[in-house]
Order: sequence, then C-alpha cells, then structure tokens
Amino acid sequence: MHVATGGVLSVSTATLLLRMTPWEDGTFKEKKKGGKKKHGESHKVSTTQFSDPAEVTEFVVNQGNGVKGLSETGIKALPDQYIQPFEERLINKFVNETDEAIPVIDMSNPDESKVAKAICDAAEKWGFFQVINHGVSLAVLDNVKAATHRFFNLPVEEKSKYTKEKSLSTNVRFGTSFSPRAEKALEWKDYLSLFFVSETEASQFWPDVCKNEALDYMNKSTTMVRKLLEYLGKNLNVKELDETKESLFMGSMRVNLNYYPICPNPDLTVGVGRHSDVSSLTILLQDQIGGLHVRSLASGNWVHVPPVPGSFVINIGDAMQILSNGRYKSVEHRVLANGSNNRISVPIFVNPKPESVIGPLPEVIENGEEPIYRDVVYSDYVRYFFKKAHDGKKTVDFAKI
Ligand SMILES: O=C(O)CCC(=O)C(=O)O
Ligand SMILES: [Fe+2]
Repeated sequence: MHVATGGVLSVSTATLLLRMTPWEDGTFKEKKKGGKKKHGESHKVSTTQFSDPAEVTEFVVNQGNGVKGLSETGIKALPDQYIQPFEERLINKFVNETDEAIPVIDMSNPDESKVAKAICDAAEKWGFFQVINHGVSLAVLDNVKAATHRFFNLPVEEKSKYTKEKSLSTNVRFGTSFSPRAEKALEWKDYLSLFFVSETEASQFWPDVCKNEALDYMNKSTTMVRKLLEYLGKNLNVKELDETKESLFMGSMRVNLNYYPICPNPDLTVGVGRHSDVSSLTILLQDQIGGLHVRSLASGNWVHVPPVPGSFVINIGDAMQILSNGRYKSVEHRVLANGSNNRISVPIFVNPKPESVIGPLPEVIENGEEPIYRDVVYSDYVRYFFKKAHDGKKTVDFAKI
C-alpha cells in the first residue's frame, strides 16, 4: 500500500476533492478543474493522502488504523466508501428545527412511584430518556471516559491485537464502522467491544489500559440497571426480577468504547447510521460533544440528545420491545459525524442471555392482549442484526408474527 508522506496531494485525491463540492440539491457534481497548475503548486498542500479507495480500506479496516488513524493523517476529503446516500445524511439544518426533547428524569426523587411512572411513560412515548442522580459516581464515569481515550490513543500495533482476526478472545473486538463487509457505505466510527463473561475472562483478555475501568463502570451501573428494569417490569405486571426475569432482561452485558474522530466532510457521512439497538436496555455515557439524534415517535423529527454532565442516556432495545409486546419502544437513533471535535461514548448493552427464548411475556398477554411477536432465540436475533448493514427499525420485523 502506498501512503504519500511527503505532503503531496495526489492527482486522484485532487479529483476527489473537486468532486466533493456540495450543490444546492445535495448532490455532488464534478467541477471543472481550473487552469493549469504552476510547477510546484501541489506542494502547497501539506497532507498525507491515498491514491485510491482500496488503499483506504486496507489502511483503515485491514491494518487496524481505524478512522481515527485516517483522520490523523490529515485527510482533507471523505473517501468514497464513507459517502452515505443523501437521505441517510444528517445535515444539521434539518435536525435542529424541532423543540422536542427527550425527558430528563431525576432518579433521586424521594417519591419513587413518580420516578417509576416517568420512566415507564418515557419508555412508551420516546423509547429514550436521560437519568440524573442515578447513583453511579462521577469518578466511575470519568475513569471510563479516560480509559476510552487511553485505549484509542494506543499505537496501532497495540489496538490491532484485538481485531477480529487477531483477538485472543471472541468476546473482545476492536473494529471500525458497523459491519464493513456488509455495508455499502461505511460509518465514521471505531470501537472496542467487550462482551462480559466473567471477571476472570475479562481480566485475562480485556486490554490492560481499560479493563478495570470498564469493569468497574459495568458493575457500578448494575444497581441502577436493576432499578430501571424493576420499574419497567412492574408496569408490565412482572412482580419481581427473579432468576428467570433477570436472565431475560439482563442475562448478558456488553460494554462498547466508541470513538468518533474528526471527519473531513461530516455532512456527507454518519458516525452511526439509523438503527435500533438489539438490547433489552442500553445505558449510554456520552462526552460533552453531542451528536446523538433520536427519531421522535410523535413527529418523526430527529431530536438531538444534548449532553447533560453526569447523566446517562437510557434507551429501550428491540428485546424489550418484543418482551413487552410492543408497549416499550425501541427507537431509531443515529450519530452525526463531527468536523471539529473527536467524540467518545460508552454504551452498556444490557441483553438477554444469548440462549434465551424471547417473546411477549406471559404477564403481558395473560390479560388477553394479542401477541405481535413470535418467540425467537436471542442469539439468532443478534446474528440476523449483524449480518446486514444498519437499516433503521427493520431488524425487529424478524420477530413479527
Ligand atoms: O454514540 C452514541 O451516542 C450512540 C451509539 C449507538 O447508538 C450504539 O452504539 O448503538
Ligand atoms: Fe445504538
């Protein structure tokens, strides 16, 4: 592979830059190159560039540099494979036209029934909410954010020890985009995904620079997770979180560390494309940069989820939508790419056990409600999700009757 290091903008990159000029209708038309370049003019641009898209894929995906590595070469134009179809792009001017906002719920309110009601209402109307005063200390949150930066700041030789090909555990995966081999257009995001099996497994295989912080973050969040699930369960006539319900609602957990580096043409791509999560519940810690947008069920508008210091963003996932027979909503969301800031987020995906059979809960259909979902093995559902590119809310159709 060739990476020009001398600061010369190659001809094909120059063509790419010209081709990327946005037009009013949102399409990208070729612009005539201006007059002849004077000798030496190309040396004015100091950057590292690639001469064709296959080299980008080699560098980003196969060599494990990720989009962070690509961003740090100083690349000036978005490579072709990251250009999303027009309708998938999230252009700021279209998303800021709404004054809708997802609820922010204070979990320290002494009137617990009010907290429970606010949470269940939000789960039904929005599928998304933020919680403050949730009982997880700021230090735990700060530590896992710092650990996320530490991991992504490792040299590529270190990070690439955790790629699909090289990782010593299938539960630890460093990757980029969502599913690069299944996607027509890639997403501007790198991630480290840590599936929790046991403390011993984690301490053996999770990267040293972040394992204690990621484990602590997951463990310290569990009390809040259980509380949220108790509230949501009670409202569905689930009396208590016994062993069966625990394994359905929170039988397995995955912590992801997400990194969204500065993007040269943020309007042309996405950090994460439209999707709903396959979890029962997702607990998300985001930094102060912003960029997560949620589709309002009421209006269809894309609504920004503003960073609230010390908060968690909570969302209902597909598994909970299925278990609740559609009462709680797993809602589409996506993340904007950013032209001036790097962003991190740290979701915990709280999932059923992989071998669990999920379908509408008996407590829900007991009262005569028609089930709208069939029973599916959770691992089959997850496999189906990862086999294809992000495609909005379509995954849940897999379980529709
Ligand atoms: O980074 C974010 O804000 C959201 C990420 C997300 O939606 C996901 O990882 O499923
Ligand atoms: Fe998500």
